[in-house]
Amino acid sequence: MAMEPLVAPRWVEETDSEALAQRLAVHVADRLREALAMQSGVTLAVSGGRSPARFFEVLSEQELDWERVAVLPVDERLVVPGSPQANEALIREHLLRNRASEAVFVSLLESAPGPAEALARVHWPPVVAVLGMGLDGHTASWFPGDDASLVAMAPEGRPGYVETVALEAPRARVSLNWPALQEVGERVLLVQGDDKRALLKYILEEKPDYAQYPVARLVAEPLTVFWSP
Ligand SMILES: O=C(O)[C@H](O)[C@@H](O)[C@H](O)[C@H](O)COP(=O)(O)O
Repeated sequence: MAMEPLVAPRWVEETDSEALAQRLAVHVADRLREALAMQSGVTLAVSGGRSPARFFEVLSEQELDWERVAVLPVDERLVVPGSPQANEALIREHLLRNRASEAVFVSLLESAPGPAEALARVHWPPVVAVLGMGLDGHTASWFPGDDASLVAMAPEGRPGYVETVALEAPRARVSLNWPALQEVGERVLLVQGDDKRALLKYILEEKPDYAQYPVARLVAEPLTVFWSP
């Protein structure tokens, strides 16, 4: 598979994870506020994982018109609604609190709207999408060695969610596809630790195929990386 040339990401660095969470929360709140000044409602797309919990908490305290903000999962584990394994559980616990308890959450697990209807229920495209990355190079719920993830990462296709298969349980996932993420105002990758920085450096320098390292899909396009040790 041919790779496009890589563009260098915008790199934002802090000395520790708390400072990084604060900096990203202010950045995202600013972007949402700017968009709210021009449109009646805005959408924020967020992934799961361990990294965003503190960022979510700081963001939840930011002063903005949360009633006009929709929060949409970038990806979800297909588990029963209410399961603690869901990304939704993390978002509800850490983000939909404090001031952000006024935000509208769009669940991909409940029958409505669900993945098929979700995009039509929000102001599309999202202003920002905050994504994470695993040390195997996965991002969103795009996984190396998974054919469904290849479909999700393909440049053609309608923006929407695609069911993918993770390497670890819970294996059934759903993820925004690349045509959807490409429409997002700003793609942010939140990463911590020297091992993840080394992986990003490898991807920037060696330009591996995104089938092998799905995050290469994001790195090849405008991207803001928020990193701390
Ligand atoms: O559902 C998920 O787990 C994610 O959306 C996934 O893509 C995550 O962002 C990375 O695995 C990073 O996770 P950590 O922050 O836990 O390293």
